[in-house]
Amino acid sequence: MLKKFIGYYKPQKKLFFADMLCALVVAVCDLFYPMITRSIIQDYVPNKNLRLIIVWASVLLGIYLLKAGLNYFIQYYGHVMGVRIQAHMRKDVFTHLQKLPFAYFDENKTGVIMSRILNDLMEVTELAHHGPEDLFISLIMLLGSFIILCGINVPLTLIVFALLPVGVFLVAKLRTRMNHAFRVTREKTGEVNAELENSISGIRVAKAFTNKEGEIRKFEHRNREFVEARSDAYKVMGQFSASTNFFTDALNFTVLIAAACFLFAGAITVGDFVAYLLYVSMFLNPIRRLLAFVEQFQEGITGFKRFCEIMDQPEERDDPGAVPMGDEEARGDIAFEGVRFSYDNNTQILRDIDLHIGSGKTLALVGPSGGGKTTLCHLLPRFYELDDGSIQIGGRDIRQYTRHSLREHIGIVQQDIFLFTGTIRDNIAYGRLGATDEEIVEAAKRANLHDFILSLDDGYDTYVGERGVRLSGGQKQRISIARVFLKNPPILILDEATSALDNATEHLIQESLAELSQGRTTLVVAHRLSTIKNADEIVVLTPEGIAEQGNHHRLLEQGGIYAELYNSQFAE
Ligand SMILES: Nc1ncnc2c1ncn2[C@@H]1O[C@H](COP(=O)(O)OP(=O)(O)OP(=O)(O)O)[C@@H](O)[C@H]1O
Repeated sequence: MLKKFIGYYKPQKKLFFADMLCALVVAVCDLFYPMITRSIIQDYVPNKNLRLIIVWASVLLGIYLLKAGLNYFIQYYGHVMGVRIQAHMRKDVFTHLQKLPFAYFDENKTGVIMSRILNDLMEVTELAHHGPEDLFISLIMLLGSFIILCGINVPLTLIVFALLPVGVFLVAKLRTRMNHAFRVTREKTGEVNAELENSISGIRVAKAFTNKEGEIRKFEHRNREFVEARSDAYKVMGQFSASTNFFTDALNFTVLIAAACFLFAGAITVGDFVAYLLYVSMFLNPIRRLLAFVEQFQEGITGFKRFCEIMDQPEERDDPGAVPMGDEEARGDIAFEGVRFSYDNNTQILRDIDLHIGSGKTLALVGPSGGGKTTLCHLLPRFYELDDGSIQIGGRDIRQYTRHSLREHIGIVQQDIFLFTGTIRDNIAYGRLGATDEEIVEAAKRANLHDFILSLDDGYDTYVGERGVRLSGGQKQRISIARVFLKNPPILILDEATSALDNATEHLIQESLAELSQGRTTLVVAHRLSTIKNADEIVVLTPEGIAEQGNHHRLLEQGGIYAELYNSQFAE
């Protein structure tokens, strides 16, 4: 894991080394002050050497000016380096998310994923920036002080430094507890974010059901859990902070007493005594910094572990030897053979499904809700993997094609229409990025959307609102159909494509879809059976499997489930 973390510094090598160099010079600059003070007290004042006092005071001033410039560099460029590392990690995690299978998003809440990308990475980059610098400055100062103090008096220095292992022991003891506490707070932050995301996305439903109080209660519950988790973490932090502060005070105290004894015994001079106290009070600073680093390390490394958890999720990979699907193959027959599928390796949703859709033909799936129609459609573009059996397109198992090329040849109008925040034009163009305006207009015309768009003040540049809230269900559906017209794939999946349209529009859309389906292999899911009467094959799918299969007339003659469904809808 540490190797992965360090890997993110590579592109920032120059900034990192410049930052470290500045930190080194700052640390060395700090070491000068007690030495200069010592010389002034011990040598220049007793000898009344005003000239050297002025010289060294000027040197000190110069050192401070240099330090100010270097501190500016460390602060500014150090943070720039941190934010670049953060952007790099975000890009990696976002790219990886794009490659994760549907199942990952079924199992993980959006808010939790967002929290990992936003909050956790913030902590990680704080560590990435301050961590090495704090560690470096502190170690240089401790080592420098040790060497200089040994130069003044070795036994006294050894007494002072003998206390350091006590500090290390203290830190080590509280480390595991802090680690655990920070992990819990990260998780709770994710939960609060998830609750927030869920509530705001569903605010219209909450208002419609007058469930404002319920939503507030749910949120408060999560918020309380968050406060409790944070409080636990702060408790450990408080203990950590109090004990480490006590340790530094004790160190100060010991040095004062020990140095005073050495002074009485004549082992050191007054100048040495002052220099000692100054160095010790100065190296308390790196000790504090090191202790703060431990806190920051805990927070940052917990965030990085959570980042790695996402990065370690197996992405959708093509099978070895997978080849791009060609246009000819995409126009071939589709066959489902002995397909079995469950979402959780437990409840079988699809059992031994055998289906054949001739090239350019339309197969319609009907049946009771929850029978697995949508699931079956999702298996064709490999949104989920089969438990058993195979699906072939153009005589080849779909696993032998690259996923990208497979999905490129399939157009889907889904049950849940998702529009991206942006304009109508952007949303239609999503069907084929880079399409020309003429092509977009043509697609809109074929989806019976063009006249409606022109009636809007901003036409194709009309803003659809978040997830398309400013449009009606039918309008959204027609945009999603226009997208598929634009994509123009040889294979179509139409899942309830016409359910949200009024009768007149539905009729027009049916004509457009019929035209689009011409020469394309189409899988349609429809509840309104009037829309699929002309399908080449109709399959009645139930939780027990395929119950009936045939064309409209044959199924009506059979007088089974289909006939019953059709007659009841016809009666309506
Ligand atoms: N992502 C998922 N994770 C787990 N179970 C799921 C998931 N999606 C659907 N299911 C379950 O699979 C079964 C089949 O659902 P599916 O949506 O395929 O049915 P359907 O025939 O299309 O229903 P409808 O006609 O109501 O749209 C249902 O029991 C559903 O609860």
